Amino acid sequence: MEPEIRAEREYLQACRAELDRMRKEINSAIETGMGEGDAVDDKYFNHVLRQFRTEIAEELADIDDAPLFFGHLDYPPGEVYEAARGSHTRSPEHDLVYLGRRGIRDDDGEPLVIDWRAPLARAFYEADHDHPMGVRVRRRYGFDQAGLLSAYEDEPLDRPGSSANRLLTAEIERPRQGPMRDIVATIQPDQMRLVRAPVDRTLCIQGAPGTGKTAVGLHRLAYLLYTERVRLQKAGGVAVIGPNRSFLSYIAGVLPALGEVAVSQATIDELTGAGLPAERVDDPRTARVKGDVRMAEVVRRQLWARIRPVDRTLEVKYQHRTWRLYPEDIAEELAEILSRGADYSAGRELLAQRLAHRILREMERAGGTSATLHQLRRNGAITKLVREMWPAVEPARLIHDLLTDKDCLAEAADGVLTAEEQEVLLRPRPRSRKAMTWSTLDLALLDEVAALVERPAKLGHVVVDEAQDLSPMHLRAIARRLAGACTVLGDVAQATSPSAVRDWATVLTHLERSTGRIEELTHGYRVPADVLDFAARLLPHIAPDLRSPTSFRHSADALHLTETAPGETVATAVMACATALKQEGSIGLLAADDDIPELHRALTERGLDHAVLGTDGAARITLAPVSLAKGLEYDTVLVVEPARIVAAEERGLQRLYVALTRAVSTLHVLHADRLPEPLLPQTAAV
Ligand SMILES: Nc1ncnc2c1ncn2[C@@H]1O[C@H](COP(=O)(O)OP(=O)(O)OP(=O)(O)O)[C@@H](O)[C@H]1O
Repeated sequence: MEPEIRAEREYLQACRAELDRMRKEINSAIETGMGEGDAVDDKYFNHVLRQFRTEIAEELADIDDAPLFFGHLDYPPGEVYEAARGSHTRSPEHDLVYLGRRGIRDDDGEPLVIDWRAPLARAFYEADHDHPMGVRVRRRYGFDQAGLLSAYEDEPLDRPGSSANRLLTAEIERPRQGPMRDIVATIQPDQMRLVRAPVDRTLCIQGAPGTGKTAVGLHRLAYLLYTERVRLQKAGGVAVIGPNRSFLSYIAGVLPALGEVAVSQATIDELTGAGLPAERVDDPRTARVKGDVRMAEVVRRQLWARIRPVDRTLEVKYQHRTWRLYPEDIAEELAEILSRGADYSAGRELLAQRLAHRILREMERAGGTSATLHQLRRNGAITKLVREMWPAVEPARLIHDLLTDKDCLAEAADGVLTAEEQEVLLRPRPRSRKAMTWSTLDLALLDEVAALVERPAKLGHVVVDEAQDLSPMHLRAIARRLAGACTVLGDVAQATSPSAVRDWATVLTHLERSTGRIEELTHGYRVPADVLDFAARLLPHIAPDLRSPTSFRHSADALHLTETAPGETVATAVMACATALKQEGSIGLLAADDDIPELHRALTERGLDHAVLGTDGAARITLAPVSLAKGLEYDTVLVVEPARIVAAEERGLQRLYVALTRAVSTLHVLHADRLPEPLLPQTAAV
């Protein structure tokens, strides 16, 4: 074995031993309660200390499989450390800075590995021949299948020479299997600039498929937690919002691998739906109206219309006397509260409070009383009157009435929606309210009501992925939870939802972050160039303003178009899956949602183990309905009958663009039906 490799492996061993020591120390401090005080006053301090230690223990867990460092920077001696110690990193020849997913220190607090997010790590990502940033050599390590350090590659930065990128290319081009992994070892400068943007800057990142938007968003969260952890936690923590559960489970491992365990992940429907599932699909006309921002006004009116003045006298009995408030007094209190613009539930509470206060004043004026405001606030007559005037609201009931009761909708939407728009919103009343099914846009309406009743909890920073599909009403649901900035990721060419906002400036306006920056990533790391060029034939039809993306990957033989005899496509697809199994990597079989059952049967009959996306289970072959495929990738992708994918929905070409851009190594397009027109002109040339 090359002595240099041996030395690096030994250093890796030493780092692992120190990591074990750090883990043992923290676990024993938790067990013994080291440093905790006994006094009652110490309770809070002890709690915080324990919480802090538990977090560190969690961060240090779970990294046994990942290499502890992925590269180092070689500086002249004395450039980084104050004095040479004769150690591996500080010697008379050089100062070495090792970079890893987490920082590791030895017993004396000496840094052995620097966290990739630390200021010292910047040069690893940004230094080049023109700006070496004091670095003489950048080294990258390669690891074999078993995770053993097996190679390294040096890139001298202090003198002209070719820039080495064999290991970098190998890492980017490695076949994919399983869920998404972190990219700390290979983040590119244009991506890193976005990862490290200041915490209070809202970013909206437009990027072609595979340009690393999701990766950038997740690494940005990890970076922000490193630099601003306390501030973000105090502001409510951080969250990732994605389109569906399949996507969230695909990305679920990335942040924990970077030591970040306290990040919540939710689908947009989980955020808005309070546990109700989105089982219904709105037709495009309905969706366009329901997702429109004017619905916020309709819902607001519908809610506040429930508040009605009463034309009766309030009579409060207290210690054998009756105290009265007349309708005009009550109306005065109501008007005062309404003019303050309080939340619905706060206003309700305030009404009870003010009525009680007024009665109390009457009592005092009549010669004093032993009654208290608190007692009167709970008086049965006051509570009953408030319930009548300012009824408690159940969002699901309110939206149920709005969408199924013509008069109710007409009253709330008068002057806001046209008669035709109201018409498309209405649907037949279900047998019972419980039988009502909800669409993703219905859930956004529910959230709008819930937020008018009571403001939702805030979040310190939110990453919103696949944001090109969100309607204004969805964006409002996110906006009202934002305590700080957010990172919005998406690609307008992949927008399939009829209610989506079509441009990023408007997205930022709905998020109430109109000063946010719109950035673009154009360099693709997933899809081979030939495949990307093929898919880009759709761009003039789906997003004419977007530039065609370029690809980092130029693998030969990446694109296969196969025309089958009518009725033979399914069998051909199954055969292609069996062939693909002979090679490394994951396989995604993508088809129109309606075609999934037939493919499932055919794969089962052939005895090919597979998982159906959207249900539990994992296998090398994933059978994926195209409606769930956004954001995912497979090493080999088979797209079955593009024309059927296009025909299945209004924005079918966009859906097809998503399907064609999931492949990392190879794309097979299988069809008996004629290919959709926009894909045709160059077909012969492929
Ligand atoms: N700098 C990088 N080094 C290595 N791999 C990278 C890099 N950037 C992106 N990738 C990889 O490229 C693939 C695509 O990245 P990602 O899913 O983040 O792209 P995306 O822009 O969100 O794509 P889509 O629009 O399809 O959702 C992932 O496997 C990711 O790990």
